Amino acid sequence: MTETLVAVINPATGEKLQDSPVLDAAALEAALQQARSAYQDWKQTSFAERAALLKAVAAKMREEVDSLAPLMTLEMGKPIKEARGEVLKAAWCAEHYAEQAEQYLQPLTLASDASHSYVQYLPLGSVLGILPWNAPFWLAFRFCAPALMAGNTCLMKHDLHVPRSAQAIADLFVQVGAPAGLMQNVPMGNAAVEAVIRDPRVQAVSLTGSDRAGSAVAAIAGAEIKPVVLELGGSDPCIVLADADLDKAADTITLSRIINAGQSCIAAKRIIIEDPVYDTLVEKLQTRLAALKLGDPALETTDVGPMARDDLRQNLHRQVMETRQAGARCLLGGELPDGPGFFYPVTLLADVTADMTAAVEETFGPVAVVMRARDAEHAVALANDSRYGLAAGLWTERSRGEQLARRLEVGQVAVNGIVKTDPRLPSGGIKCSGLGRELGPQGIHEFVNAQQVWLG
Ligand SMILES: NC(=O)c1ccc[n+]([C@@H]2O[C@H](COP(=O)([O-])OP(=O)(O)OC[C@H]3O[C@@H](n4cnc5c(N)ncnc54)[C@H](O)[C@@H]3O)[C@@H](O)[C@H]2O)c1
Ligand SMILES: O=CCCC(=O)O
Repeated sequence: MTETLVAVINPATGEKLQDSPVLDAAALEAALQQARSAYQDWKQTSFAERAALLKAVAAKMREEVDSLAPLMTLEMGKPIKEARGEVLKAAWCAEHYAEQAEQYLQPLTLASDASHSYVQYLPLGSVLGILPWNAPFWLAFRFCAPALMAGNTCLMKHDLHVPRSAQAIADLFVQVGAPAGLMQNVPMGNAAVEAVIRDPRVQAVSLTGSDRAGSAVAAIAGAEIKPVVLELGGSDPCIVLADADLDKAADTITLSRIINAGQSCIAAKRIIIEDPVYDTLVEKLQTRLAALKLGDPALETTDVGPMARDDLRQNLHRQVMETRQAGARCLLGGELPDGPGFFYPVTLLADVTADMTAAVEETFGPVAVVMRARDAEHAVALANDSRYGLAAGLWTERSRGEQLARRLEVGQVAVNGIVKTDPRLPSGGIKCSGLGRELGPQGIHEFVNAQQVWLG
C-alpha cells in the first residue's frame, strides 16, 4: 500500500512530534481476519461477559486518566482539564452500555397470527468506525461501547493526527485481557478505507466527521448495501428570546462556544438573539468571552487552547475575514496572532446575517457569531435556514421552548441549558448533519439485526 504519511504536530508549539504510521496491506488483511475470527466467539458471549470486559476497560481508563488525557493535549491541543473530563466521559459511556445493553436489547413481543411472535436483536459482525481528531476518546467509545455490547467486533480507523490517542484506546482492551481482534486500531489513509468498507468481513460503518467524508463513505457503504451511521458537522443555532434569563444564557453560550477551542460539532455556532435583548446580551457575551484565558493547553488555568492544525486555523480566519468584509462587526479578536502554535483569539462577530460566510458555513473554532432576530418567528426561520441540522439551544420560558423545539429542524434541542452529549440520550443530526443516532437506546439499535421470529 502506498501512503502519504501525516505529520503529527504539537499545535501549542508547532513542533513535529512524529510521522503517523499506517498499516501495510498485510497488517490490514490480518486485522480484518482477526476481527472476523473474534466475532465468531464474541457473538456467543453473554451480556454479563461483555459487560465485565467493558467495565474493566472503564476502570482502567479511570485509573490511567492522568496518563491518557495528556495524549490529546499533546496531539490536538485540548486543554488538559477538558481532556481529563473526556477520558472520564468515555469511561462512563463504557459503563453505561455495560449496565444497560441487555435491557436496551430485550426481545420485543408483538401480537400477530402467530402463537408467539417477537423481534430479537442479534449482532451483525465487524463494524468499521471512522473517527475525527476533535474528541479522540469520547467519540471512539460512543462508537465502540454499544457495538461491542451488542456482540459485534470493532475496527477503529481514527484520524491520523491523533495516533497516540488511538493506540492508547486499543491498548486498553489488550491490557484488560480482551480477546485478540475484538477492538483494533487500524490506522490507514483515506484512500485505503474504500476497500475495507467493501470487504465482506466488514458488515457496517460508522463515521463521525465532515459531511464531505460522510457523503463519500455513505456512497460506498450504500453500493455495498451495508448500514451506515453518520455523525457529521453542524452550524447549531442557539436562540435567545426576550424572556430568557440573560446571565444564565450568556454563561452557557460562552462555555458552549469555546469548549475545545470551539472545535465541537454541537457548539452554539449561530447565536440568534431577539431584538429587544440583542444589545444587552451581546455586551454580556463580550464581557465573558474577553475574560477567557487563551494559552498553553497543558496548564490547568487555560480556558482556550490552540486550534488543532494550521490549515483549520487559516480556514477559520478566512471565514472571519469574509464575514467582516460583508458587514459584520468584530467586537473581539479576529486577528491572526504571531508566534508559535496554532492559536486563534476568541472572536465575537455581531450583526451577522444569514448570507454571510460565518452563518452559512460551519465555524469550527473559537468564533461566536451573533445574529439579530425581529421576533420568535424570525428566530426560528433563521435557525432553520441552514444545510445542517445537528442540535439547537433555546432560551425562553420552558413550555414555549417545548413548542418551539418541535419547529426546529435538528436532531437534539436543549431548552435553557447547554447542548451536550450524554450516554443515556440519543444524539445525531438530520439534513447534512447525518444519518442515524449514537448513544442511548437508539445508538445500540443501529448495528443489530432486528430479527422477526414467528412461532406457529
Ligand atoms: N456529529 C457529531 O457527533 C460530530 C462529532 C465530532 C465531529 N464532527 C464533525 O467532524 C468535523 C471535524 O472533523 P474533520 O474535518 O477532521 O473531519 P473529516 O471528515 O475530515 O475526517 C473525519 C474522519 O474521516 C476520515 N475521512 C475523511 N475523508 C474520507 C474519505 N473520503 N474516505 C474515508 N475516510 C475519510 C478522516 O481520515 C477522519 O478519520 C466537523 O464538521 C465536526 O462538526 C461531528
Ligand atoms: O464534536 C462533537 C463531539 C462533542 C460531544 O459529543 O460532546
